[in-house]
This record gives sequence, C-alpha cells and structure tokens, in this order.
Amino acid sequence: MQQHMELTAVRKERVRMGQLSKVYPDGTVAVKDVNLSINEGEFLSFVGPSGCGKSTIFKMITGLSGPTDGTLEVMGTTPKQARKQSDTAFVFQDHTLLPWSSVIDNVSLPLAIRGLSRKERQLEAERVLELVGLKDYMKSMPRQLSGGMKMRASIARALISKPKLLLMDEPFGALDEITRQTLQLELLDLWSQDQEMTVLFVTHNVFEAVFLSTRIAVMTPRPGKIAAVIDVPVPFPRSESFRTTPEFGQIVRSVSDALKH
Ligand SMILES: Nc1ncnc2c1ncn2[C@@H]1O[C@H](COP(=O)(O)OP(=O)(O)OP(=O)(O)O)[C@@H](O)[C@H]1O
Repeated sequence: MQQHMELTAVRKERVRMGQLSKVYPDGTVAVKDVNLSINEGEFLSFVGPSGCGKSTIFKMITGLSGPTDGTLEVMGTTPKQARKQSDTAFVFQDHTLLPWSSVIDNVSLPLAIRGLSRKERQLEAERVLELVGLKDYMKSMPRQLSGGMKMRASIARALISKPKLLLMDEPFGALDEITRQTLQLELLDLWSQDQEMTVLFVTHNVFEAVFLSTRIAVMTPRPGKIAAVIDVPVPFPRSESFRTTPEFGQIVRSVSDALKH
C-alpha cells in the first residue's frame, strides 16, 4: 500500500486535463481552464460547492460529454477510446442496480455486455463479491439489501472489469455516517489490493476527502476552476485513528480554507 504513495511520482499518467473547459449549449460555463494531471495509483478527490462542475468533469472523462475547449487525455488516448477499452468504470450515489436482477446478475452485467460466457461471468462475479463481502448474498435481489450492501454491490460491478480508472461520484452521500465510514475503510482496502488502479472521487464532505485521498482538488464555485490542489502526505494503510490526529485536522482546515477563497 505504501507503494501507492511512493511510486506516484514515477508512474504513468492516467488523466491529463489542459485548459479544459465546458460551456453547455444554453451558455452555462460549467468548467473553466482546468489543468490537472493524475497518475496511476493515485486517489484524487474533487471537493467543491454544489454546481461547480465536478460531475461535468466526470462526464468528460468518461466520454459522455465532450469538452468545448482545451484538451483531455484518458489512459493516453481519447476518453471515448478509454471507455471502449473498458479501462474506466463508474460508481454513482444512486446504486443503479437493476431491481429485477439478482445481485450476481447485476454484478456480472458488464461482462455479459462484453459477451463472456456464463461460467466466466460467474467466476469473476464470485471473486468481486467475495472482495466486497457479499458472496453470501449473490442470489439476493437488490430490494433485500441494505443501503450499504447495495453500494458494495455497485462497487463490485465496477471492479469486475478490472478498471485502471475508477470514477466515484458521491458514492457514499446517501448512507448514514457509520456505514459511510465503514465503506471508506473498505474502499481503501480494495484500492490497496490493486497498485495500478487510480480512483477519482467526488464528495462534498471534506473529512471524507482527507481520510481517503492522496491529493484533493478544491474547486471554486461556478464556473468551476481549480482553486488549490492539496496533498495528503499520510501513509497507507490509514486506520480510524487517523481521523483524530492533529495532522488530519490541519489538512481539513487547509481544504476548508481553500474552499472559502
Ligand atoms: N446539460 C446541462 N445543460 C446546461 N447546464 C448544465 C447541464 N448539466 C449541468 N449544467 C450546469 O453546469 C453546472 C455544473 O454542473 P455539475 O453537475 O457538473 O456540478 P456539480 O459540481 O457536480 O454539482 P453537484 O455537487 O450539485 O452535483 C451547474 O450550474 C449545472 O446547473
């Protein structure tokens, strides 16, 4: 896990944004001149006020929406090409599980779309369900799961493609605080098991960003620009006790101050 921090400087670039801007057809300037380079193995969080363009940046990285100015490279290629190569996967606040399909069928859906055989899908789905602690619930239907379990299933579905870039847009926003903190630890554990995986994470919660991230991009109110990029130079694995250290408090203050400017 330590390697995640130490090798970041010499690792491959996963995302490069150069003067990236997005103006919607109605004239809304959602993102303005964002410059940011994100490397393999990083855990980078975007924090900013509502409407500052965080989701718009994610939509551009996934190729669902094109920039109106500037450049954007994902895995050294275009966002659309990276998506075609299954290099990127997403997790949203809304778990987006299909209500009429079992947990295992939901989780293996990306492999079904890619045409893998039933046996291959089953094996891979069992592997990721084991990772997120849901193997005993693979035959359950989504309605039988708690909010935290539904989110674990969503994370398993994202991980099944072995993405090099995992985008998470407020994934724990709808969960209670205890479940949220448990899932934060579990997410760090999953990330630590894949030295190559880069996580991009959107949250409104400064404490969550500091606990999870190697770096935090603080955004300004619309039009979204990057106000500051703050390092969290605290080694992994991080435990619950990190939340009560003076260092944690100092970084929370730096991020909060940057949000005010
Ligand atoms: N399709 C669209 N057409 C016009 N304006 C849009 C569109 N999508 C988003 N916007 C606007 O662009 C701005 C940025 O939106 P975006 O959803 O990226 O912000 P956000 O930071 O993710 O917000 P939140 O934290 O509330 O989810 C907002 O003012 C929003 O109203």
